[in-house]
Amino acid sequence: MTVPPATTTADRLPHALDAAAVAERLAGRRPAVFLDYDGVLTPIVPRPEDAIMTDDMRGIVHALAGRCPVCVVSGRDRGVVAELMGLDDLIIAGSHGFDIHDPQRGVIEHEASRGWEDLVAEITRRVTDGAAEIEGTQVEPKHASVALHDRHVADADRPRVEALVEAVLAEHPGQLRVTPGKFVHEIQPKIDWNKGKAVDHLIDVLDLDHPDVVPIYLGDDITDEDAFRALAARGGDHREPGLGILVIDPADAAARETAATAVLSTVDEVGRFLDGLAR
Ligand SMILES: O=P(O)(O)OC[C@H]1O[C@H](O[C@H]2O[C@H](CO)[C@@H](O)[C@H](O)[C@H]2O)[C@H](O)[C@@H](O)[C@@H]1O
Repeated sequence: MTVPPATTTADRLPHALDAAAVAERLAGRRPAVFLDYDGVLTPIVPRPEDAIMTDDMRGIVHALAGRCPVCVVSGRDRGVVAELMGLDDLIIAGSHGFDIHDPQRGVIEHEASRGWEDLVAEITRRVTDGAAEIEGTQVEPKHASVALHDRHVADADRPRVEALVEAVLAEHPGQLRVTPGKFVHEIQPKIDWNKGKAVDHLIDVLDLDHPDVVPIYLGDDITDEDAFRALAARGGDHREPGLGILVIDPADAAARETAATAVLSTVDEVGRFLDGLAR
């Protein structure tokens, strides 16, 4: 039986910029860095299309990628995240890890790469039609899911959004799941694949499973917990686990149960942490 990694609330975790545990784990080892996008490399903003990475962060990520493996693991479509980052030479696992591409190797196939395309096309049409009736919604079609944003929906209309999501699920019994997010209902095929599985797969494909490599994952969302758990589970048999770094506002930390190892509070702190790794 696999024992799930221990979790704690984020307010009990050390800060990654001054955590001895983080520095000790990295001493004499090579990092391999996995980065979530929204809320980590850019602050959360009202409109998804406005989450453009700053020149400073672009420079830091570019410099880091010159020193160690860097992969972006995002809920966004990989083309969209590459454009928002202004970088086209990174490995990106887009659409919550379903769509993995390496500029050198091309598309990286995995056990959940295919088989759901017709279902996603159908629910994307259905959600787009349904959302057209609800003011303030925004539909984001993606490679392996459809995101229904409701940040700008009036409270009185929120039950209509919930009802649309429920209706779509009911039309495809047992075939779909809703992935949690910030003011977004992300409807995906119900397949056992997630950001954690994508990170494990990348560690194998990129040949990073070595004692002198420390995989580090930075994320903020509930979906990033799959990656934190995957890295925590890599420990054992004389092997150190990877490092999960949760980016969270300290005001929210006591309420967040997490499998991460340390925290950062802001996107600026993410920049400082990555800049430190890049030197
Ligand atoms: O896995 P990530 O790279 O963190 O992507 C998660 C979702 O991020 C985006 O939506 C969220 O950020 C937007 C911009 O700050 C914000 O307006 C929205 O309310 C948030 O839900 C993106 O649009 C989604 O597709 C991603 O799944």
